[in-house]
Amino acid sequence: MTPGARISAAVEVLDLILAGQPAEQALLRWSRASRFAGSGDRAAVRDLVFDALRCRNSHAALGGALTGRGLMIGGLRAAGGDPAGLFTGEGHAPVPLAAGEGTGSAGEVSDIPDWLAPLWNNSLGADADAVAAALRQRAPVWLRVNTLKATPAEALRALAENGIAATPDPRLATALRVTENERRLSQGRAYRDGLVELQDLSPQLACAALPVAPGMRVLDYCAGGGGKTLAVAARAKGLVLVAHDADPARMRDLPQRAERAGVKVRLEADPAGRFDLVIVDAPCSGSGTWRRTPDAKWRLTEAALRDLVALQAEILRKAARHVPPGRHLAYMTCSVLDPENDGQVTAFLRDHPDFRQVSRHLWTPLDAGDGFFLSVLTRQ
Ligand SMILES: C[S@@+](CC[C@H](N)C(=O)[O-])C[C@H]1O[C@@H](n2cnc3c(N)ncnc32)[C@H](O)[C@@H]1O
Repeated sequence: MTPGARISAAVEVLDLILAGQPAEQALLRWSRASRFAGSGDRAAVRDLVFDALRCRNSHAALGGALTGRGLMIGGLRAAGGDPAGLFTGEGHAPVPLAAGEGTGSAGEVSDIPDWLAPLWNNSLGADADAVAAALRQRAPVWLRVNTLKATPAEALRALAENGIAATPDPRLATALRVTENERRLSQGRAYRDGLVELQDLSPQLACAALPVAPGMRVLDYCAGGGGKTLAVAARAKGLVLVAHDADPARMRDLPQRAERAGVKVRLEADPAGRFDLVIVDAPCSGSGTWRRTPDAKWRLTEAALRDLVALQAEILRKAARHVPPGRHLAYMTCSVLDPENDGQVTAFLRDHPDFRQVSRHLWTPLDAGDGFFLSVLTRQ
């Protein structure tokens, strides 16, 4: 596909998304209908679409319309290019610009939804603008070295066999930032043999901060694909790991992932008993990860956020029953919004006076990874 044809494809996909289709679904639909597109084309169209969604409001303002075409015109202008060079109407390129089309200005336009702006500013304080700006950029790819199978040096050597370059983070030697050839990951030995897992830096830092000791019984109450279960598994020997999720289908890949990582995990639909550590990686707005899922930023509504906060409170209440005195409850979200984080913890502590917070941390994209919140509570 020519660069112009890729722009036309992105326009088509963006129009589907603006009409309400989730981004992944719209991309899949385009892909299925476009057998002529090679893997490089698919990746390029995906990048164009996601770049546009990260900057939806400002690019629409620059491009003069909140349409796929307006977003593409605005994106090209934001990058310092001249859209007329690609909007030629030749081959499969979009039709040329009409007189006066795409001459708008982004001025002070924000890429945080209007309804959310006050809450965003309250939650992030002095960092609010910088974090909003960071969400306009692509997210880096991070790997976690599975120390059950490899040292960071061994993992780096295995990655290099496929030309994948990565650098350890100064805060956590087992967190590797991929700097070259990330798209080759799934083909390589390092990933296939479980030497590394795909995991963002912030959840890695959060899991490294959990109170874990050999032989402990750990319940991952919202286990999903098991990212946190596997990260905790690598922290100490002889752990008894139990994974639960209200939607067991979300844990479908966990047995295979655990086997690849060399970890034993018991999946339980109805966990019973008490644990030394209960992890609640709660369903949330995902506002800390909007660089990766930018359409979620525009789909979130005030009502949906309220429902999520209520669900998180209910999950915390249920999970707390599995924590005996002297043991820990770790509450996590990949959100930077206060009602899902400190607000949630404050409400929990008000209703559960036998718990107290022992540590708390909010990471934002300014720390290099995604936005992520951790509060470690203990029962007295
Ligand atoms: C943020 S995701 C978990 C991601 C996972 N821990 C990981 O690292 O891959 C939240 C999970 O909570 C689950 N969930 C939603 N409601 C729940 C509930 N009432 N009890 C337990 N899990 C629930 C969802 O199905 C979803 O898999």
